[in-house]
Amino acid sequence: MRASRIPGMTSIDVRGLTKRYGPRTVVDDLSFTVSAGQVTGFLGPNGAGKSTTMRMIVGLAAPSAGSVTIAGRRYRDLPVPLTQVGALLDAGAVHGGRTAYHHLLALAASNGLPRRRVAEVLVRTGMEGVAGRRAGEFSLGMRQRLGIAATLLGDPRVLIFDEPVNGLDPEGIRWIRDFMRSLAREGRAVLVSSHLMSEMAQTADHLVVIGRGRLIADTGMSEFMRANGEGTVLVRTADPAAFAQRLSTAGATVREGSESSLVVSGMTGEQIGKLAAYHGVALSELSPQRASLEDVFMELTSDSLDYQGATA
Ligand SMILES: Nc1ncnc2c1ncn2[C@@H]1O[C@H](COP(=O)(O)OP(=O)(O)OP(=O)(O)O)[C@@H](O)[C@H]1O
Repeated sequence: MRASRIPGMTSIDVRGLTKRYGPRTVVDDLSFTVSAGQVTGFLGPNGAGKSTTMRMIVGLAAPSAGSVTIAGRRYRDLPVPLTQVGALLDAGAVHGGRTAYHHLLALAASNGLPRRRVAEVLVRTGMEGVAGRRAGEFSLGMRQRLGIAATLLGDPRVLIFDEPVNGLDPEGIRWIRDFMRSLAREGRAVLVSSHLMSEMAQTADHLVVIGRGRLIADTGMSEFMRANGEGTVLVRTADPAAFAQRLSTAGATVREGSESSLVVSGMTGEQIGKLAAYHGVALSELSPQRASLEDVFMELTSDSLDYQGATA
């Protein structure tokens, strides 16, 4: 018993979780929590053990050691699991010959969920118009939506998505990103995996980074940004030399970017904007450079990539 843990606040609790396949330890003493009302990004290079961890959370693989609980209970002790946790682990796993409606209806029926939920989740995911079409005819984006609709059938407080934007076009990516944010706003806990930092930067509130099955970072997104991604801000203005002088005087480090832009570090975009306003300088661009986050992630996980290369 942990007296400090407030019931309902921590939705997934992973403790010392370990998975061995023969001599290989693919998840190694992993501990982290996933909180309600947040999108938690689960990041790691390919093969880091994200899918295996997610499979253990929902009881599809047995831990070699350690434990996972959802709202304080092990998955197998949940009376109607779909009402507690929805998981999209493999979007391809849809019966192609069934219509979207019948796919969802079969799932609802086999889990003892009311029929009306089918119509509700179809509306929620914007799929009413295609409910009568066979899933086999769907684009990847629509199959993903159908998979997400299925996770919502039991109206669970905890949602788990494994690489949901993989292979989607920008519109599909944006839809999923917005959808996850809206689920978190409703107070649900959302755990979403990715091997790309850039996908998380705009989606996640919290980050859990793993490599070689081990925890590398467990941190708030903004904290992570401040510590690692502070990087640079790209600035464009009619007289870059004069503004560069102002920036340097204010304590920033400035270098010349492409096409007469300025690459500024040591000041936030907001501070630069205020400085420009103070001196009456018009800026035509002021953009924080997030690319460095991807670099930080690569740097963080480079050991695990080396390991992968060596064993491949
Ligand atoms: N059933 C299994 N038997 C043996 N090894 C397995 C099994 N399932 C996964 N692995 C191995 O465990 C490691 C972690 O795989 P996992 O799929 O969890 O990683 P991941 O981080 O989700 O990566 P990806 O994004 O590529 O799926 C991989 O090296 C994989 O080959």
